[in-house]
Amino acid sequence: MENEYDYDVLYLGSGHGTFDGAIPLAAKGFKVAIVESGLIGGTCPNRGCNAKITLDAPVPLQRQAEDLQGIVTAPVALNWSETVKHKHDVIKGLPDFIAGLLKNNEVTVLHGHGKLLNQHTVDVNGQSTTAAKIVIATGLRPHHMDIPGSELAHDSSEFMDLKELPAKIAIIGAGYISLEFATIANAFGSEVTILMHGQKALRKFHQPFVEHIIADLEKRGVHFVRNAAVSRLEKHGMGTTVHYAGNKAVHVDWVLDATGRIPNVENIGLENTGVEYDKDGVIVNDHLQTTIPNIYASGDVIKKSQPKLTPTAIFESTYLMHLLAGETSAAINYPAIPSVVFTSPRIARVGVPVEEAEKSDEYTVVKNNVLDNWYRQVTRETFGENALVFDKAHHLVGATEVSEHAEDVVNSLLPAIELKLKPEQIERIIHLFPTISSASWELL
Ligand SMILES: Cc1cc2nc3c(=O)[nH]c(=O)nc-3n(C[C@H](O)[C@H](O)[C@H](O)COP(=O)(O)OP(=O)(O)OC[C@H]3O[C@@H](n4cnc5c(N)ncnc54)[C@H](O)[C@@H]3O)c2cc1C
Ligand SMILES: NC(=O)c1ccc[n+]([C@@H]2O[C@H](COP(=O)([O-])OP(=O)(O)OC[C@H]3O[C@@H](n4cnc5c(N)ncnc54)[C@H](O)[C@@H]3O)[C@@H](O)[C@H]2O)c1
Repeated sequence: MENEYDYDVLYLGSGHGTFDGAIPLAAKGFKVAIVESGLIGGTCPNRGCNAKITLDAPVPLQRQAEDLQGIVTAPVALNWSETVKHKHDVIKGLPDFIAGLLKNNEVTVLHGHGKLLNQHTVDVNGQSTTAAKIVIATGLRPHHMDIPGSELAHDSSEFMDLKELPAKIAIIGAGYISLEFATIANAFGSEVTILMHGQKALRKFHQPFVEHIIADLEKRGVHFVRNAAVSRLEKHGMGTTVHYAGNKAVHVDWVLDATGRIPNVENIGLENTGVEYDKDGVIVNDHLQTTIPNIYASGDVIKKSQPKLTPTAIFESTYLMHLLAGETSAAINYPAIPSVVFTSPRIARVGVPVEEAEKSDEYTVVKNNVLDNWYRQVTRETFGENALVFDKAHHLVGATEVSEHAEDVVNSLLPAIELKLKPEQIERIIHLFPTISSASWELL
């Protein structure tokens, strides 16, 4: 690459949108720098996926013990403060671990807030650094509601660091974070009220399955309020009053604002370069190139239709590694990207949505009650449905499931979708038995 600059490639941000690609790029001999204003590794390891799944881990155990009541003595008691400590123990080493990988591959890490001064220069703590190519990978931050008293609400990071679980929690919004954290808080004994913007939760998921999750959480004591336009928050003793739907109100100890996440596009100097962006993120072409040719974007900060998830960010940073190393000039070609909501039961999906398939002559939708499979009786699963979408040639093109094993089922079906396996190829795949994978492939 050009050598008139300090670095060949400089990344703004150190999350999965960066390090999965930056490390192999540096290993190929490119001079790489990363600017990071917070913890190395970004959201996923420190305050996202890894942190969340550790807090969630005891919940499916509790559910399984319920299902196996009599064989196992239920209820299984969950201890919040021990779980938060355990979460801290298992994630605290991740920034140093990732920093070690960066160091071993001679990636320079510049700690501080990075701001573009022009298309090749970034300011970090008053020092200018130049690079031939720049990758914007600054991620998302929590959206804060613009209503009186909104400063009384908290975000997902604060939830995951709570030393004690509040007795009553209100959650505003009904997306991923709302339903996952409601599941956790409810299992650990909190009384949870979810204030929904409209009628629907998890809009991108198959609604009958979402309604099952809602009904199950309601049975467990979670209150769902639909069309609850939240108008203001007010201090009330040690807690907070949430005013909604005109003259209604709920008094709680703690409020979680789970109304979405917005891209970090402000105050990073995009206006000094002409890189175009809007409220959904940085605008890129099919090579992840911004409107300025030597500046690229990766991960959640991109405006895109693909789900803003870690596997997407990893795929993009890996693609950019090949592109910037000159190993490809092809456009990015996203595979089928799965997504899962870690409620209990889980809801997972990939590929052509059921609603779209049902409206088209191109597809056949096959619905299954997964409890018909013998293996689900072993742990006495009480509920599970899936819907598989096939094209005219009987290739699997979509799948969604609600069950305790939904994420494993969807994971196991991915090769059939991505590689467009034909029935005779599917026959050649032998799975370990008895397992969820073998149970789910029986349905193809
Ligand atoms: C609570 C929660 C749970 C989640 N759970 C899952 C899950 O289970 N599965 C899943 O796939 N995804 C999950 N996600 C989403 C996942 O975390 C993101 O998709 C992923 O982290 C995106 O990576 P990224 O590199 O694009 O951004 P990030 O990881 O957010 O990294 C961006 C980095 O840029 C830094 N930065 C920003 N501006 C600057 C600047 N000007 N200068 C220097 N540094 C800067 C930030 O400090 C940050 O470290 C979850 C997210 C949250 C919030
Ligand atoms: N399991 C996972 O993979 C996982 C888990 C957590 C987060 N994430 C990622 O983080 C992102 C952010 O999650 P999230 O749950 O914050 O966002 P989201 O977009 O999933 O949900 C936001 C919710 O807030 C509601 N809302 C918006 N404005 C509102 C308002 N003014 N009043 C009331 N409700 C309002 C929306 O209708 C929606 O229900 C996700 O899209 C996903 O990319 C992924």
